[in-house]
Amino acid sequence: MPIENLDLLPSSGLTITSSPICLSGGIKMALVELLQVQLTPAQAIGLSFLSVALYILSNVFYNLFLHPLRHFPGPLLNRVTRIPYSFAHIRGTRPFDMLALHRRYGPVVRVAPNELAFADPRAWKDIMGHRAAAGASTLPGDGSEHAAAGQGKHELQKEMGKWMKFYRPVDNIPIDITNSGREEHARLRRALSHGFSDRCMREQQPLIKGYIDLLIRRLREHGRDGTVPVDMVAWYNFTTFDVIGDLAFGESFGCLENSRYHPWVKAIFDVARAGTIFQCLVQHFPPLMKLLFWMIPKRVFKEHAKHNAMAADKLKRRMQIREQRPDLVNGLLKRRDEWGLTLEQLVANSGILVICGSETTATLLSGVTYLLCTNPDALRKLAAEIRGAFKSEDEINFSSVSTLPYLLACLDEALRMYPPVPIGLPRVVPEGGAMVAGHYVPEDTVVAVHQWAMYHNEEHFKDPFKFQPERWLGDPAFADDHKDAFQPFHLGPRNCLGKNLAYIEMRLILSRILWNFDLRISNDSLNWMDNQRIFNLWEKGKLNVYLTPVSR
Ligand code: HEM
Repeated sequence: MPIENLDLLPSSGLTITSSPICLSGGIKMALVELLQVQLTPAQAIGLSFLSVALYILSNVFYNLFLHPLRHFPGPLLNRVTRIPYSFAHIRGTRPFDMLALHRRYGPVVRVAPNELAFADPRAWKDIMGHRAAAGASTLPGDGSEHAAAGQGKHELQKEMGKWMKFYRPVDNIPIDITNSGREEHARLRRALSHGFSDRCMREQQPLIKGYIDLLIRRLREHGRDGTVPVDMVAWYNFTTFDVIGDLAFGESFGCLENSRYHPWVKAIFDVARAGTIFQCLVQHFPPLMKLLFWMIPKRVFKEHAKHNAMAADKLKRRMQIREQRPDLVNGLLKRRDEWGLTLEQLVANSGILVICGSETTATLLSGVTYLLCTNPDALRKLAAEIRGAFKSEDEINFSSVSTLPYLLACLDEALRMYPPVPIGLPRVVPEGGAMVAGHYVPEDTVVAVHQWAMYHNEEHFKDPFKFQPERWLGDPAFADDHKDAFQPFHLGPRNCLGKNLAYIEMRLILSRILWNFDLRISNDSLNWMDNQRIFNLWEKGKLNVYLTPVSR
């Protein structure tokens, strides 16, 4: 096959000129001369392989020796290609792998050619915060001169944006508060914040209490006086989905009523695992995305459309309600006309409220239940605190549960050991670069703090694998813990909007359960927390617990 010049190379799969290292003119000329010959098919194939190898080698060389992140430590393979990091995500082991990497390479690890992971408490503020000026956490002589040099020219105060290849890997994911750009996010957040205000939450109290009453009734029925174990993961999910469903769509999913998952809820769990694959493919092999879409059976899309239609119907019914309802979408509905919000946008935002506000809270409740059952001293102490604080069950309400210190310490310790958002949520360094935990990081670098890895790091927490609520109660044994490393709800402009609601729900539900029942874990759940995988969400098995009604 005659090859006349290098312009043909891209079409034959060769992309030498687009590689990070452009070939010098001399080499290029030599290659042109070399290629002025008739090639046999075998030679053409050989040449193609050679070109691909050259491309790969040039990338490897660039990533290792010329890339702006070349000075940061990390495993050789991760510094060369994103494949091992993506693979860990698809395998569901990324948070655990991250702990091993931080132990080996220190608080900053280059986990992919263009990505850094931080296990330094200062990184929280620098990455997630209302953008601290470059050098906010800077140490003398640590490279801050890079930032200082750029400070005049660039706007170093800019917030770090979310990395959209992670948050919105495919275009047909609707835009909502979690994946919107800066301006739209600010508008949505302002409108939604109202529903999370103290006043609104007080007004939501009867609605939330109604679902917890139903939960307790159902647990009594299904637990049969402590003779039959019940799967607490499912019951916590039923409760939190029903509560948030009502607050976000105006009606519950009926999970508690029917003692089973609603199909819409089940679909959320089904897509979580697929989500990791999409995220990795779009980050690494965009063409494969098309192939993947093509392989998805038609019925999956039909099912998806059915769920969307059902959510839209729910919301339409909510919109018919004339009187003010103290729920989470009220703020958005009020601004609907002013901002020209479509029904699709409203459904997307209600949907994301359900996802953010249900699985997370249910995960933590499952985690704390397991940790208490496997730490009998802590369970006894907490049960004593709750049962000693009230004369009757009616006294358990929003404000009374907020006065129980051991309850809060148990929840915080569970958030540390079993954070509902265990993975690092990636941000992108803005134009001009930024200082992160004392390091100058160039623009366009992807940066993240991985919660599970941070909280299990001995550098920050003593005995990180032990459940020790006392560490949150001023016990001197834990005086050296770095409490500022602990940010389960993140911080800054995109932190969790539902933090207060989450604490209220978790306190109320756990108090009511321990008021009513003595807990004993079933033998088949003794290792429940071990060997779980994480596909964006924790993939939890059944947590079977015997619930014996407390005799008074
Ligand atoms: C233990 C329970 C919870 C945990 C650990 C948690 C954690 C988080 C985290 C880490 C984020 C930041 C996500 C990001 O950076 O992309 C977040 C965002 C958010 N959470 Fe929660 N969350 C919990 C419960 C709730 C509840 C009950 C709600 C109520 C609906 C809620 C609503 C939201 C919303 C709306 C956002 C997006 C905020 C924004 O982008 O401005 N969360 N949550």
